[in-house]
Amino acid sequence: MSLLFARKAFSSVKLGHPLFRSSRLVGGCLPRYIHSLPPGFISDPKYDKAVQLTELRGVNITHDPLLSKGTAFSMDERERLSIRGLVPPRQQNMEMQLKRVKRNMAHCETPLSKFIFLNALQDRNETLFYKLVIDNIKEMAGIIYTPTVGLASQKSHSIYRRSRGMYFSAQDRGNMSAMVYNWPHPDVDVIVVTDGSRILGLGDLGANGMQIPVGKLSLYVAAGGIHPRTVLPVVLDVGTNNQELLHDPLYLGLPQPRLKGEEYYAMVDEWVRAVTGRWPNVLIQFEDFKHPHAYNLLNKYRNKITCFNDDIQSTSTITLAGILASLKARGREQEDLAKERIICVGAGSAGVGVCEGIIDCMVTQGKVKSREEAYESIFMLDQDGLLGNHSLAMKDPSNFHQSSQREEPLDELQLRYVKKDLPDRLGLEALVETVKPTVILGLTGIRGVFTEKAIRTMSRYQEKPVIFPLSNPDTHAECTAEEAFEWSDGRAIFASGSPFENVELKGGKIGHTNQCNNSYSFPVSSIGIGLGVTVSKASRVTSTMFLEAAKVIAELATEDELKQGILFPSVSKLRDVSHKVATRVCEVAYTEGVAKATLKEGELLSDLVKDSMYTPEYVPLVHFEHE
Ligand SMILES: NC(=O)C1=CN([C@@H]2O[C@H](COP(=O)(O)OP(=O)(O)OC[C@H]3O[C@@H](n4cnc5c(N)ncnc54)[C@H](OP(=O)(O)O)[C@@H]3O)[C@@H](O)[C@H]2O)C=CC1
Ligand SMILES: CC(=O)C(=O)O
Ligand SMILES: [Mg+2]
Repeated sequence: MSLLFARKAFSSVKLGHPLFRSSRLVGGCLPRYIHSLPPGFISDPKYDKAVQLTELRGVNITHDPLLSKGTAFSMDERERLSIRGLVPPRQQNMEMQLKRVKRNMAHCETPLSKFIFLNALQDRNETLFYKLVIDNIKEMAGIIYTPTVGLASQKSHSIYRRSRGMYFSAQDRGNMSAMVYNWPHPDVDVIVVTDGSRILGLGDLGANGMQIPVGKLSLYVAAGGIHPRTVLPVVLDVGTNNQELLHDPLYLGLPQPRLKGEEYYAMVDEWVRAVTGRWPNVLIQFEDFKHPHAYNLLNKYRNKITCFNDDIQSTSTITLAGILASLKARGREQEDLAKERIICVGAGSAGVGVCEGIIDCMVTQGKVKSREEAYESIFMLDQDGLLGNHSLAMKDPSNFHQSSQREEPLDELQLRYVKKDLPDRLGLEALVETVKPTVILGLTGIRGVFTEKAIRTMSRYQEKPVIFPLSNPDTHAECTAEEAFEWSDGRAIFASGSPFENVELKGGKIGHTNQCNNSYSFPVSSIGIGLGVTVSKASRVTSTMFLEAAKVIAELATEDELKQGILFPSVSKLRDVSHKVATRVCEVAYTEGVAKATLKEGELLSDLVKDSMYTPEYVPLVHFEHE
């Protein structure tokens, strides 16, 4: 298929090329001539590889985490860039630097102290930080991302050292289109933005939520190969309703209640206009926005700008992939998805997002007569129990507050899951007995929601019950891995949002755990999608991209792995998998006509993705001056 082919759009521009002496440099914005090179990089035959251009010298280089090499600057660079004497005399390579970093990190006794240590490294030398993270991804991801990032978010105002990313607060209204120019890097490809209203399963953490965009984007770089110079973590500080934070003098966000209604949406809108005004092609990932803002914002912007909601859409991709892979693990056909009986506990953004993705897949498989029929396979609960007739009655606001623990009546999307023929408000245990589910999903943020009785009952009816407690961090998972395996007599197919160790079962067997998380699982879903969207310069993120990504991911585990209950490929394949998902997403972008990157005959699309992926290595630094 010709769409699979592309050729490098631009030939290499050499240092000294007239374009680099043109007035276009005066604004500090280096043009990106070569598809596969990040901004500010050019290829130069003298070095036989890419070199990085910089206007800076001396401490402005050694103190810049994106340029600094610590002790690894060559003698030649020290001379040319006025670094001589500013770093210790002995030049050391990255391998030696990694030895020192690992030895120092081994002295950190708690996950939080490791988090702070890694943060400091990232703030000194991003190349070394990413090398460490990529080479030790399993251990490091659990620190820079969930579960430790949850604790770091709760304590963010206490452990604050140096800021990363940008904060836009309610006080900045009217100034945002100017503020975006305070960001020092001219090219931004991906923004992860949160309003801090529902951070993992930890609730409203206000401006402390910044750790989530920072952590997610670090994984984008490490696992997805997006260049660190082109990512921007953002908090929209609309206030917080977290009383503890409001009363803590160390809290760093606006000490005021959250904006509501039109004021809230107007502020988000001003921010969207500001960032897309400066970076028209930027991909915006909405993250950890509480229901109903999450869906409202997605619906408002999905057809206007390049954006998606991670909790709604990528969670759906990875969970669908896990369920499809589990079908194979249970000796069934993936096309039989519509025969599954799925209980989803949690009817918020993530729960509904995941289930809509499952329904999309059932419909495309063509085994249901209508979308309505597909909904019959899914049973959704919220705090009140099964979404039943009472949910419909609550559309009338006068019925609402007496009869529900919910803050607001169900919306149109949630109402699609209402089961009129089952007893109203059925609790989980009774529902399991009634529908005998094959799969149970937890997206509530509440530990203990998957009770022993519910899991034991499910396991009576299923040889291999599929149990996915997906809430984060691990302390908020609906049950632990030990519980799932114990209550299912070791037969569970288990996946959780945060990592759990494998469980030793009776008879020396191992209960394999899987991590099913929108950003970090093997493989990654949002990251592969983000990479594909960025490389193809897609103007929209389409639902087909999420569905196709799920299908790619579901095919990756081997037969042998599936037999053992391993649903996703091994950690060592992480970047390969991001590459595969991104390539498929690029194909979808071209097929659906939303890709804007210029393609020519002659090069495989997969090569284009591979060439675009950042690898942390020190490249020669070359000084240039404006004319
Ligand atoms: N693994 C992954 O990749 C991801 C995991 N998640 C996790 O999903 C969780 C929910 O996120 P999100 O949907 O955005 O949050 P929301 O706040 O939008 O929704 C939470 C839902 O859980 C329900 N709920 C709360 N307590 C209970 C209970 N005891 N029994 C049944 N239902 C309950 C709520 O019901 P009610 O409306 O009645 O209050 C609501 O429907 C978070 O913990 C998050 O970490 C989210 C995204 C990705
Ligand atoms: C994983 C994730 O995005 C969440 O828990 O919100
Ligand atoms: Mg999230």
